[in-house]
Amino acid sequence: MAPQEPLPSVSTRTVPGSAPNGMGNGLFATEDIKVGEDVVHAKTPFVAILDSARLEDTCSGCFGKRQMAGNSDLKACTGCRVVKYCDRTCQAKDWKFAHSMECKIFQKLKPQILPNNARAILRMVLRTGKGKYTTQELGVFSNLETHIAEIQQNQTQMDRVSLTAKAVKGYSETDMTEEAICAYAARLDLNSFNLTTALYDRIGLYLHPYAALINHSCDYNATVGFDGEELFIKAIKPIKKHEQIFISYIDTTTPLQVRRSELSERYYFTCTCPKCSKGPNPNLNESQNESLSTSPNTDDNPTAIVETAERDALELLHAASDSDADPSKSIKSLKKGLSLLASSATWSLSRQPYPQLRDQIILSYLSTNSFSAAFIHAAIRYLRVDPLLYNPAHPIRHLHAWILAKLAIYLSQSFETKPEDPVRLEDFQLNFHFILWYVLADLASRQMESCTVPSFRTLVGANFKQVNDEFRVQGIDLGSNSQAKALLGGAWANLERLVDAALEKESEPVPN
Ligand SMILES: C[S@@+](CC[C@H](N)C(=O)[O-])C[C@H]1O[C@@H](n2cnc3c(N)ncnc32)[C@H](O)[C@@H]1O
Repeated sequence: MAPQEPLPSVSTRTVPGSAPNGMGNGLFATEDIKVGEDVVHAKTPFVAILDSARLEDTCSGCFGKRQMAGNSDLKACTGCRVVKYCDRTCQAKDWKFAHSMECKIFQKLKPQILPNNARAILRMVLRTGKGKYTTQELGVFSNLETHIAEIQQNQTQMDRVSLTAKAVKGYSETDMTEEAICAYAARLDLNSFNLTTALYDRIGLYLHPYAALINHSCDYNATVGFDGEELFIKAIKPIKKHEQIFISYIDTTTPLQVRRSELSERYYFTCTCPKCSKGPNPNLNESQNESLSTSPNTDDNPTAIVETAERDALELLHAASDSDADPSKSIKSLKKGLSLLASSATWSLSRQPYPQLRDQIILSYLSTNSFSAAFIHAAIRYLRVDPLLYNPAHPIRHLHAWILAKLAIYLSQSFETKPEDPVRLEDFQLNFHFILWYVLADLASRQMESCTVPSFRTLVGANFKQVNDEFRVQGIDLGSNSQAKALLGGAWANLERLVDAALEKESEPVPN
C-alpha cells in the first residue's frame, strides 16, 4: 500500500501513490510545478555518510557546505579521530544525530575504517535502536522496495549483504535480527543517492525514504541536488498536477544498451520511457533500428565501423580513467579517443563516449595544471556539446559553465601556450575578462529557472557582482553600454573561432 503523507522533515508539492507499469509506488505532483522550482526539499536525511576517501577533507557535520563558504580548517573528533568537523557547531550536530553512538565503535576498529555502506547501515541500526526515527519515517522506509528475492538469487551479492549485516550486528550489539539488517542493507543499495557537494562532486551516500519513492525515467522531469545535508529535487521540465515525478538513476546520455544493463544490474527493471522506446538510435524509427541491429558485422557495413570506433574509444576512455594511470599517458589515450571519433564522419559531438572523453580530458588537464588546454576543451563543451546534451536548466550545464568561468579567471592573470594545447590561445586575441563576464552574466540571469542548489546560486551571484563591480570601477557598464556590448560580441566571436579551429584539429592522428 502506498504511504499517504510526506514526512515532517520534508516540504513537497507531491503525494505518494501507486505507479503504473510495475513501477511499485511513486510520487505525483499535487499542483503544476514550474522549471527550477522545488518538487521535494528534505531538510535532514534518514542517513548520510561521507565516502571513506572524503573523511579527511570534508566536514562530517555540514558535508562541506560551510567549507564552501570559506571555513577550511577541519578538526578531528578527539574520541575516534576518524571523522572531522569545521567546529563545535558541526560536531555537536553530528554527535546528536548519530556519532555519539558510533564513536566508540570507530575507536575500537582503528586503524580499520568501515566501508561506506557498512557505516551507513550501522548508523541506521543504531538510530533505530535508540528510537531516533519516528514510526512514520520507519513506516515509509520499511515499505520501500528491496528486491531481496533477486539479491538472494545472486550468491556473490547475497554473501556481500550477509557479511555486512553480520559485521554491523556484531559492532552495534543490536537485538535486530541479521535478516532485518540484511533488509536495511538491500534497501540502502536500492534507494540511496550519491551525496554530492553543491558543485556536484560525489562525496558520499544519502538516503531519505520519501525521496526514494521517486521512480526513474531516461526522459526525467526532475533532478537531484544537495546543499550540505539538505536534499533538493527540482523540476527540470514543467510538471502538471497529477503527473508522476521522475529522476534519472544513471547517466542517461549513454546508449540504450548501456542504460539497460546499468538499470537491470542495480535496480532490476527495464525502462520503458519514451526515450528508451525509440530504440538504440533515437533519430531512427523502430523498424530502422531493428534492421540496424540485425545487419551483418562486416567492414563495409557502417554499423560495424561505428561499433568498432565506439569500442576502441571506450577502451581508451577506460584505460585513461584508471586512477593509477600516469596522467600524461591518460591524456594521450584520451586524445586518441577524441581523434578516433572526430575522424568518424558519423559521430556527433554529443554522442557518447565523445562527451565522456572530453569531460575526462578536462579533468586530466586540470590535474596536470595544463589550464590553457583545459580551457579550450571546456569552451568546446560549453558552446558545442552541452546545448545538444542537456536542457538549459540542467545543473550539469551550469556546473560546466562555472568551470569555464573559473578557467577564464585563471587565464586572465597569465597563461603560456603548452605543447599539448590543441591550438595557440594567443592566436585568437581572447579577452578573458569579457568572456568571464559573459559566462557569469548568462549563469546569473538563468539562476531562477535552473535546478542548481542555493549555495551554488550564492556563489555565482557573488562572483558576478564582483566582476561587474570591477568593470564599473573602470567606467564600463557591460549591461547597458553599447560600446561595451560590441566589445563583448567581439570577444565572443574570437572564442567561437578558437572552438572551431580546435575542433578542426581534433581529427588529426595522435602520434604514439
Ligand atoms: C528507488 S526505488 C523507487 C521506489 C519504488 N517504486 C518503491 O515502490 O519503493 C527503485 C525501484 O523502483 C522500481 N522502478 C523505478 N523506476 C522504474 C521504471 N521506470 N520502471 C519500472 N520500475 C521502476 C524498480 O523496482 C526499482 O528497483
